[in-house]
Amino acid sequence: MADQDDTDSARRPPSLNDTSNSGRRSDSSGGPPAPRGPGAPEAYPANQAEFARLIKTLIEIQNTLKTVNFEKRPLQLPSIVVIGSQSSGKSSVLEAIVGQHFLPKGSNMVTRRPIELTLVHTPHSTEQYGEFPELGLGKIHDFDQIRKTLTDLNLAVPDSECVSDKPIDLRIYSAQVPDLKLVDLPGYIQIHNRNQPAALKSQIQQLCERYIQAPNIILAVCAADVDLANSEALLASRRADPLGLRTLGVITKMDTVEPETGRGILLNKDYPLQLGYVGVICKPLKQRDHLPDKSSAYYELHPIYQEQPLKLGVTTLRNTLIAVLERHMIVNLRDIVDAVQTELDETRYQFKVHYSDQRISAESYAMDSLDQLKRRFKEFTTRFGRTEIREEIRRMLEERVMDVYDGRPLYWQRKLERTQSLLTKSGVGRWSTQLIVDTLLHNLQSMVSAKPFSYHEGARRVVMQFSQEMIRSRYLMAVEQVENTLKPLKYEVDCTDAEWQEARERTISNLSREIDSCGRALRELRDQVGRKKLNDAVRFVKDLAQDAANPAEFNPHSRLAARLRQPMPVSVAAHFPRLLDKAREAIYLRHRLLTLKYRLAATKIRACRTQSNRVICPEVFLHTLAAKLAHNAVLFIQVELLNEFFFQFPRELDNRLYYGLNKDQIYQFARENPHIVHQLDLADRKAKLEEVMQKLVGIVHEVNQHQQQHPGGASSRFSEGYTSTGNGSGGYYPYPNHTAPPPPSAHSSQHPFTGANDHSSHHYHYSGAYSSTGSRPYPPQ
Ligand SMILES: Nc1nc2c(ncn2[C@@H]2O[C@H](COP(=O)(O)OP(=O)(O)OP(=O)(O)O)[C@@H](O)[C@H]2O)c(=O)[nH]1
Repeated sequence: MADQDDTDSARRPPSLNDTSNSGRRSDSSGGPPAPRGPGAPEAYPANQAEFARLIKTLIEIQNTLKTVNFEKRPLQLPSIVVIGSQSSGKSSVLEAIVGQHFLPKGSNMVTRRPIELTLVHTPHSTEQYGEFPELGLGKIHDFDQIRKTLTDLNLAVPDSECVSDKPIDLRIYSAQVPDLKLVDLPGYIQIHNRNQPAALKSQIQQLCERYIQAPNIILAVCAADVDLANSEALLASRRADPLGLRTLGVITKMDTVEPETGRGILLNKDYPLQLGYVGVICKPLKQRDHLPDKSSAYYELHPIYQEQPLKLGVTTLRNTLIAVLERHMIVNLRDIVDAVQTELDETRYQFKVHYSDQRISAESYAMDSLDQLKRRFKEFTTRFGRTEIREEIRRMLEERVMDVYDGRPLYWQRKLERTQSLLTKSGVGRWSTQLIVDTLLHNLQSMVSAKPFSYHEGARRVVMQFSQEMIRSRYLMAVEQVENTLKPLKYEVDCTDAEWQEARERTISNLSREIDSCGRALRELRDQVGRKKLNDAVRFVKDLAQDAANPAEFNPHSRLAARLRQPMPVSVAAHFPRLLDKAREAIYLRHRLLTLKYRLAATKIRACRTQSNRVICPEVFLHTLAAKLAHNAVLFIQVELLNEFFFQFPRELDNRLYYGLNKDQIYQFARENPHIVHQLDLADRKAKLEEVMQKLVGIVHEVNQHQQQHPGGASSRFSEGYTSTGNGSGGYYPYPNHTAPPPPSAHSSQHPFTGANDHSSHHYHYSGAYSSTGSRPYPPQ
């Protein structure tokens, strides 16, 4: 069709003027305008640029308000709703306005859902494309593809239902389109066929009726070859808009009637509409070639159309629409400002009351959360210094020394002798490093388990994962270094008297602590089982063990044999297997206690005060060794592992959880915290309303300026055509004739009419309504 249009415009006489009562220059083809190349002039004349800008801003405002759930008093910027009988030419008119073919055509009720079409004028771009925001298909440059998608969406409504009131949201971006919102609706049907539901006719009527309510502007499409008296579109529009203030008649197929008839219809005598009728021809060129009059300049060639200032052509239609829309918006501007101001004040109030005006965004929340974690980490690193790490390792090694007293008296002595190698054999570097790594990870885990990270499971996983990765990359090196540093201690351990003394005290305290805990465990066991029962069971286990140790010497006359022949004590038999376990535990504890006490006594003797008697008090020697191992290990663990980790962790945290995330991911992150969601929503709402208010201030300023430059008279485009009806909703000009407010500043939140500054944080006492102390721009209505 683009080609056809090119041909069309090529055929057009150079002096071609659209005829219209506004006298504006326009095309006369009636068909879609030809696409322009890069750098081509804008789609409309310069004197419309300010209107276009205004509408664009208002549409932006409307879209913003939609996203903030502006419920209290929805800002309804009017859409242009196209209604008409089936095949009256609705789709063709819409396509002509857009300048592209993209609507489904066919005889089988192809428009089954309302198509809400937003045209976005993009003056500085040569790109033309459509988008279905709800489908997430991205930019679609091929308009055939758009048509196909629309067809699919429409035909997805089953034949049995025929129509659905779920709208299709389509946006078209182009330098060739004005900023408009249009709605294509299923055509009125006269008679329904057998496959259609009986209620279809009224269903379509109801659907259309919903869309043609105020403030929408009705484009009542009637074919020139059908008597206007039978026009469903005019009937419906008359019901919704009895005065015809927001109904524009569009007479399609002007080529199919005699010029005399066409002129008669456009003169608008029989069914007058305030906004009048525009005649168009939207027939595809191929079909137009078969007309008696093959010229695209159809109207021009019929002098009859020149006689009266009639509205003809698609450009005239577009311009008329823009002017109507704009007037309507300006008339309602004051209401819009009021509604936004009220919402904004309330939102600010809520934000102050609930969140003390604390600014927040997803980004700031994410940053704060990371900062909290970093602070906690910093605290931990100061707590986890050299002394603490050394102590950790030393304690672990000392526990190993204590493990030697495993309760088997026959073995402990031998074990103790081998303990030096137990502490110094290779692997001690690994244990020590692993111990520190485990402690570190354990602490990290509890840091990220605290609020606010407790709300962010994914982020928690990321932190633990990258921490482990960072540790893993340095772990082997650290282990190796620690092993190397411990090697000399396998052969020679020198210690001073002071070190010996300190180790001896530590041994005494460790043994005492161990004795305490062992004694406590034994007492608990006794309390649990009962002294007598435990003693019986212990005796039984001992006998059994003795016998099992010497099976060959089993003597049928032995004490055990005699015992086994006797009935088992009732107290033992009742809970046999579990009781035996307890008895074994008791035996172990008793032996351990005995050994520990014995070793404590040995350590305390005078001979153990000096290291010359290492042999009789090996525990003290092992404690000095543990201290030395810990001392050497800590240096390398710190240098090889911790210093680097402590330095990198906060940076890695920022990289992974802030800079590495896109806006949406940060937003998702913040919304994982249920306590933040409401605050974020409110802050977002406030920011958007402030942005809207700022735009409104700009618009009102422009309008007032315009009014000052063109005071009152008929030349004022802003007041054109409006007389006071006093109801404030479309019948009177709303702007008080006062001096224009100062130009909007970027941070201004002045009320555009009163010029009152924002004192929202302290300007009213909330009681569900404004106080009357001057902050509210108008008295309540
Ligand atoms: N001669 C002539 N035919 C036209 C004109 N405009 C549209 N048509 C033809 O009329 C038929 C119906 O046009 P559409 O634009 O599909 O009408 P519609 O009202 O959208 O139809 P439905 O969606 O089915 O209700 C098509 O074959 C068009 O080519 C015109 O100005 N002149």
